Amino acid sequence: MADPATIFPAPLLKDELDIVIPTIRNLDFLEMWRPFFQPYHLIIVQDGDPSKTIKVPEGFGFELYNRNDINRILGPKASCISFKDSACRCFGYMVSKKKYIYTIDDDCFVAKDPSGNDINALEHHIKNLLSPSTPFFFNTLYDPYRPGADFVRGYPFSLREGTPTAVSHGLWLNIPDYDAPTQLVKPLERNTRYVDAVMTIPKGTIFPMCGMNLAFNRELIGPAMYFGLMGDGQPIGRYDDMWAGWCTKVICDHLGLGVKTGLPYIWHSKASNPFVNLKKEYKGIYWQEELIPFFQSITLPKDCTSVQKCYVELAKQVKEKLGKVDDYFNKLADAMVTWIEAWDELNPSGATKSAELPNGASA
Ligand SMILES: O=c1ccn([C@@H]2O[C@H](COP(=O)(O)OP(=O)(O)O[C@H]3O[C@@H](CO)[C@H](O)[C@H]3O)[C@@H](O)[C@H]2O)c(=O)[nH]1
Ligand SMILES: [Mn+2]
Repeated sequence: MADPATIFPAPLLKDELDIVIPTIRNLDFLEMWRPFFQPYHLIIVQDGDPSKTIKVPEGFGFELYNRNDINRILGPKASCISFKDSACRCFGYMVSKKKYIYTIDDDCFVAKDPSGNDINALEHHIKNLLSPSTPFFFNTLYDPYRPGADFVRGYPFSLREGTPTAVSHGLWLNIPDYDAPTQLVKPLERNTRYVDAVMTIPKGTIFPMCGMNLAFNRELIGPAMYFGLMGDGQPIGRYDDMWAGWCTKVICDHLGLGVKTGLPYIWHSKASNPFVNLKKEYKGIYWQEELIPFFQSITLPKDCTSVQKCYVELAKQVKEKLGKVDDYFNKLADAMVTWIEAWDELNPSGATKSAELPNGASA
């Protein structure tokens, strides 16, 4: 009689990964994900009114944090965690004790691939994270580590070992992640294009990271995944994941870590209200014309050998160079430092193994 474990191998990284969900509603969406998510531990970050009860379907192991919990755990440092914005999800990254994180929005469902099969997005993200990245030289046949693919002629053998993958950025069928102006002019546009590819975003290139369907190696890059000051009391919203993505990418480039984008897809079911979104994101739409050149010109000193050191240095440069764009960036720079202080308080250096990084740096 075959060993059941060989017929049904344990889900990949079952005890090394937390699923972080920011939410303002009951989590019925989990029913569709049950086959893929049930073996994993959930960290639910309840935004908005803490007195509201969030219903979680039976059979899921989870911990739930509302605003009262965040204030109790972080004390005055809770000021760095946004309120009334999906940016609150980064509190889940901070309290997790696992090596990997997958974060998903509660209006994202299981998509089907062109053959009509359900896509286990979590499993694909894990495979993306467990295989190397190629940030230093672009492979035109996309992911060379994927079965049935390889490095193409002319690809240097000295670079074929690749580099550790820190981030896996998934995409979305149905409602694409468009900004409000685009949503307003194209209200009926749906993404029906399934592109069967995963690629490493080259070193030196930043990208618009969406937090809807995102996985990362928390030990390699966790402290950089701060989703900023957004929502209640802030002049901007819906740039939480963008900010985290820009900071994360420049730090990954500095530390020789990889960021992948492409598969897996999820099915995004609800476009939030574009008029409401416009009010939240309009400042970001013109600020980003100055933010992008700032991130593209960032250089980090050689002695920034850990993510925390890189991040605090980044906060210093944000204050120096972006404080003149708007005073908001002075507050954001201070909040970035508070985030690192809170991270290190909840994750004393012994708690998470410092990862061996290609250039001898440590996360
Ligand atoms: O105040 C809030 C609002 C929402 N949430 C939770 O956050 C996610 C995303 O909410 P929603 O799906 O309404 O947001 P979108 O307009 O689709 O945009 C999301 O995608 C990214 C931007 O592209 C970013 O992640 C979001 O802005 C849901 O789980 C809500 O429950 C919240 O916690 N607080
Ligand atoms: Mn959504």
